[in-house]
Amino acid sequence: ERVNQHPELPHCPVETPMVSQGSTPVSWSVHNPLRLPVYVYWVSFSGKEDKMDSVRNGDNTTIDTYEGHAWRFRTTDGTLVAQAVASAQALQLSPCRELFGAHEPLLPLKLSHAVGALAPLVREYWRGEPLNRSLAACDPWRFLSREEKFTGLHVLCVLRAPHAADLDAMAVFADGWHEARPSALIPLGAVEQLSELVLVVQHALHLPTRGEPLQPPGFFSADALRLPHLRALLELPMSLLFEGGQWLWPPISIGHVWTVAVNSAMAADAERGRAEVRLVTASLRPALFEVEDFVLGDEAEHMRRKAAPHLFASGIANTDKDRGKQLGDVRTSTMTFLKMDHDDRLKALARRVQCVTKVGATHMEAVQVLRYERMQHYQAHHDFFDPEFYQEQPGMLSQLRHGANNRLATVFMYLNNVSAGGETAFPRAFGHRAPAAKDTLDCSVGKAVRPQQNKVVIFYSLMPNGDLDYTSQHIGCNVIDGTKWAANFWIWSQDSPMNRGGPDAVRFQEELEAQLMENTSC
Ligand SMILES: O=C(O)CCC(=O)C(=O)O
Ligand SMILES: [Fe+2]
Repeated sequence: ERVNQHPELPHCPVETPMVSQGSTPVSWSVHNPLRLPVYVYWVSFSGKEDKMDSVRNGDNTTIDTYEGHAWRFRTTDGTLVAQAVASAQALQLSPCRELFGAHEPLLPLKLSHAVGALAPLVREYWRGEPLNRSLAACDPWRFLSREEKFTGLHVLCVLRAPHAADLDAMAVFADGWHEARPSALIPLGAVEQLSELVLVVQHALHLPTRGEPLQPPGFFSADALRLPHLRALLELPMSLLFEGGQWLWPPISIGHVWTVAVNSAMAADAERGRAEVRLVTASLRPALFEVEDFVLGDEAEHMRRKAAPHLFASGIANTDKDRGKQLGDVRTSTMTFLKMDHDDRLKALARRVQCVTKVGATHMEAVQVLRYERMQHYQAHHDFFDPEFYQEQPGMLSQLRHGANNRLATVFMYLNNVSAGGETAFPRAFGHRAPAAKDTLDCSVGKAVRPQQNKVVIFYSLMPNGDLDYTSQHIGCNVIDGTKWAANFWIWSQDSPMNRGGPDAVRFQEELEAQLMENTSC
């Protein structure tokens, strides 16, 4: 019946547009009215599509282009939904009618009956005082932002009826967005397991069903513990649903601080007295945090010393288009990987990374240590791998589980002080929505973080719903004076067999992850 709510929609455009090589710059604000995210492609003069951006359902983006240039918009499964040639006019996407209906989350009959019949009753019942009291006890607002949505994080409050015969319900605050009233009220009566709760929340929020293959969504307590079953969730006033299945720290507002425990009885560095670290929000999109004094004692020196004899010219994973090409000027540093096999200091660091990110240690790659000399750099790039660009590389596609697994977070460590330059810049931070040119080294736009020994930046390459976050584009800026040492700790959304190395390391990572599940590692 939802299809009928929409007026007659235009047909999907399919013809190839006439393009010309104009030179008048045009800045377009594009609104996506669909219930689905769309990808934005620039159509080259030879007719090839180059993916430049994605726009969430209901969201806007800016396209900086030139008059005469052609752009296409496709859903994530490749369906063309609109195309346009740049002119001075604003552009609206024309949704195709087939897109509606098919992507509604389907509720099993049992839930559909219960939710359908009870929803109005629940709204009626949970009005006014009882709702306010329950919400105050839950306090969802500490995880919500007034400034930026965090797509795919939904904060849940259990509304427990005062009498056993009354209706238990759940208030949902959608997409990390601060509202005084919940986005939806859900009757809990028919819900018997977490997978059913996911369906009901998706239905209530009109979220698009996410296609296969994807990770199952994850539920967490307010202190970032994964909730194993519905019973555990119902015992808590508040919980968080991450559609992409992994915990991400919500950035909330610039300067916001999350204080996170990193110590425990088993911590090798306990005696050094570092009980917690502070994640200070530096950007909302991409979600970016600075953490001072994350690296401890002689750990930085240890990594530099251990890496130095093994450095080789840096590489990148070439896309299909660039296969066989030289790396050229893209990434000019030297680097090496350090495996944590039989290395207690690297293990202590890995444990701290797990404590801070709340993602299990089996999701980590081997540490990548980098050294940049004067004028060395890494041009604008993303740390995720867009599966679309690796279609001809079966090894990479299987590592990516065809889109279900990717680099989720980067914990980037500065291992020395740099006299000048060498910042890590995020050109799309602070609302600069247009993607930076792929070969840019311009670090004056957006947010630039200065290297400082023992500091780390943590940023997310995926959104909480698992989508690639194209705003996570970043640059290793030219070192102007001195040498820069740094290290990448890359954390995947699922376990990562990449470079883990050595049976000792594998065992350690598995044990560490088990401790995360039991909340005993930090
Ligand atoms: O060197 C930097 O600041 C950033 C390096 C980087 O982004 C990378 O190695 O992926
Ligand atoms: Fe990077």
